[in-house]
Amino acid sequence: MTKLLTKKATKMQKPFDQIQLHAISKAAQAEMQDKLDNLSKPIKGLGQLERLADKLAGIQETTDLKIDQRICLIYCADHGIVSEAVSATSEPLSNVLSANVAEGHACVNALAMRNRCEVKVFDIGLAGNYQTTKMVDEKIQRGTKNMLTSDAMSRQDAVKSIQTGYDNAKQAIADGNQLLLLGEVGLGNTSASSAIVSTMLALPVDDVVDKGSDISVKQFEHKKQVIKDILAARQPDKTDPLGVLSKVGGFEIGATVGTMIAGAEAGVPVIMDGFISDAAAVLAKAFYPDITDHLIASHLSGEKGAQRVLDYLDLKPLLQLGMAVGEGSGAVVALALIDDIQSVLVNMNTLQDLNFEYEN
Ligand SMILES: O=C(O)c1ccc[n+]([C@@H]2O[C@H](COP(=O)([O-])O)[C@@H](O)[C@H]2O)c1
Ligand SMILES: Cc1cc2nc[nH]c2cc1C
Repeated sequence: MTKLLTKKATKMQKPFDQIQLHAISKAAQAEMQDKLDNLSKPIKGLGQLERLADKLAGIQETTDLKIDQRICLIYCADHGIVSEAVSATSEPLSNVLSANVAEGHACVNALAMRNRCEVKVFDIGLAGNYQTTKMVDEKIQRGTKNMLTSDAMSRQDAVKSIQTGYDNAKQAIADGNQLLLLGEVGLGNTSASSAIVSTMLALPVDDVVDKGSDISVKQFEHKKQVIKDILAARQPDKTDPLGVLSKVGGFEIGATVGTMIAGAEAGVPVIMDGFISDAAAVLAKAFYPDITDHLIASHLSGEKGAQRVLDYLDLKPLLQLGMAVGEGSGAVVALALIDDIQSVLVNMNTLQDLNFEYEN
């Protein structure tokens, strides 16, 4: 496996930009648009589904899309900040939710069953133990530290989290997967994601933060203040994305960044999920400005800051359902649209088949 980073390089501000991203094929994109325009439907009639096909063709360098083998990589970790009462529980209990995903009984599993998607679950930093052998143990630490009082993690552990996500994605690609979907479980991670987004996009906390795993109005006001206090205490520097991850991030967010890098290096499309994917993409873009060419935004998360982030990333979400589950659930739902456009490409007649010609 490629070692992304030496120990010395952890001191650098942008240590991950030595990898070459796979080139996007403009020729395959143009060919895909021709192919779509020649089908027996109004030109551009399938709207954003056609843009999706163009993007997939550019990434995969072919109009013969490869989408049969798909996997959702779900990174699970805890956040010390939950002790400040910003989440559904003030205990780091993500192990309970993660084990449910690993055992196959969570929201993402129900959706993955219907959308033919493998689910693989990783403990990247859960605080507690779990009662299942179905989770891959890659625990870096037992949760992040409370970022109100100290950095969430060391720079070395931030690197480790990115490297772990990168290695898992490389393995998934070596196993033959043609689409990588992102998912996570991590109580407290909408606070971490809000802190990252607010820092990297220089946005006021109030424009970004939302209720996450559904907290009361009173708790929501408190959460906003906690995130403001974190940013004042940690002073994350947007020109140092690794520092931002280590000061106010999470292990699952780092692993998500690493998976994005590996997919973009290999020419394998990466399907993002919700607000935590969005925050990870902002960090990944700081390392690789062109990485968004390889990312598909499955949906617009219900979290307030999501639209601002997708605008910043210049990504258009396929769906807007107000979903805020996490786990990769939105990414898996969007597979249905990828299957739809593939069916169109494979099963439709062309205009020539009908001897139909446009007059203008
Ligand atoms: O994906 C999203 O946009 C999303 C929005 C709100 C909540 N979540 C999930 O809920 C958890 C984070 O919420 P919270 O309130 O603990 O920060 C975490 O496990 C996420 O998977 C996920
Ligand atoms: C019940 C529950 C399920 C989840 N799945 C992902 N994050 C979650 C957060 C909560 C609170």
